[in-house]
Amino acid sequence: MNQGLVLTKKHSLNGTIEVPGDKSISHRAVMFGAIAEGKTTIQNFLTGEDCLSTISCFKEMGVSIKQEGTNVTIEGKGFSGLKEPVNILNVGNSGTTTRLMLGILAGRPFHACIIGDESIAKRPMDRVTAPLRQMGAHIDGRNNGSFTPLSLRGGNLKSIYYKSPVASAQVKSSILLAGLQADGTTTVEEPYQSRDHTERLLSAFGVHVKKQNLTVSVEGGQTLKGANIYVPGDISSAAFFLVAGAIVPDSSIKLKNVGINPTRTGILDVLENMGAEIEIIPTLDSAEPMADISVRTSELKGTEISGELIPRLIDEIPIIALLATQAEGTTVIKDAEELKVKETNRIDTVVGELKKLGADIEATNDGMIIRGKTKLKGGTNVSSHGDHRIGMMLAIASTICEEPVELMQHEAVSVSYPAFFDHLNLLSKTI
Ligand SMILES: O=C(O)C1=C[C@@H](OP(=O)(O)O)[C@@H](O)[C@H](O)C1
Ligand SMILES: C=C(OP(=O)(O)O)C(=O)O
Repeated sequence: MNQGLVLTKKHSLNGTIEVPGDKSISHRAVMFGAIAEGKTTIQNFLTGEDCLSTISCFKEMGVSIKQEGTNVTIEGKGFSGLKEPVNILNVGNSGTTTRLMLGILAGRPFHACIIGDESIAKRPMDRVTAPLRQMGAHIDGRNNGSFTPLSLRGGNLKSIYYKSPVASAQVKSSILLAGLQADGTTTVEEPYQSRDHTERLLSAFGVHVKKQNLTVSVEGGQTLKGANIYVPGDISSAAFFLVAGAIVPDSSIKLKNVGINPTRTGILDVLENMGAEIEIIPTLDSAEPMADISVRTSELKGTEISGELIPRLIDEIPIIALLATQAEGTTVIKDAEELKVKETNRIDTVVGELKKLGADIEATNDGMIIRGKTKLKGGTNVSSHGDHRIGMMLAIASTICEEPVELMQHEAVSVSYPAFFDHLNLLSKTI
């Protein structure tokens, strides 16, 4: 087993950083470029492992993709340019790659096999394989197609009206991508609004997308046209330093060009509700809005997080739990069962690891309850359990622990934020 990383208390965090490109948008820009006709360029692409998995899967299907650092060029030849892969498509740790790619493959007239890592093998795929089968895709796999490894042969698809039981952008996107290859109009209805990057980016690729309240529809047979995409900074990555700036004494941090798509800004609402001193200055506006966001050390109070707010901050709940340990009073997080089917069961991993550091936190069926404000003691080992967001949350937690913390499986952060520890060091050195 690899050695743990020993992390110590920081007396302040100061400076300006630019967090890497948004993971959700980077995945989609590559996939849509691969199925579009003509050239697509991507700037500020996230070079995290998950997005590299997306590139490698589409290269396996014969798409010409050139990646040089954060610049990517794709020569798309439309849906029909995808070729039957000779090798198994390996999605690594990425749920987004698996589910969105399934939607694309559902309408391709060839066979493909999909595998991923140990964590992917535990994540439910029936939420997309069931509706894709309804549309006409032939899918098999472990436990009747509920888990990887999956094997699939695309079919002649028919459109559906799908009422999704979960507010999931991966489910919505998968069905819409299949819908583009189906006869007629495909509609997805969701219980709450999930992130809308697919809708925005499909429009940037020239597709007509119809949105009405909680439904999104596409007409089959539309062609995507190559586009030039600038990927904003990932608010889910920024969240770690927004919380760090609020809880570490004598801190002031500025994060440049962060994506502030309203379907993703739940973390900003929570910081404001809890009393954090943040400033949001809008910058450029491309297919997605962006802003420079500043935060300083703040007096915080507990809050309740539930309902339609949950999909707007689902990936930020681990770091919000840490924030809540430093707020006066009780924070209740509910309606967040989806946390159980992420890279780890994030209710269990957040509660278990933060308890080890001295937090007053308890798991519930659909979330957690955190009582603050507690001094975190540290002086122990913790583990990311191979989950990037748990690893980064624990690294930020170590900055306020009295005693050093040894973080096991720290390399998981490379899934979404390879420069995370460099940025943390940079902020702790700047005066
Ligand atoms: O569509 C996307 O890019 C994502 C959607 C969310 O998952 P669900 O769709 O499963 O909620 C999120 O947790 C994941 O990190 C990325
Ligand atoms: C859940 C996540 O990603 P994915 O579903 O793509 O693995 C995440 O990044 O927190």
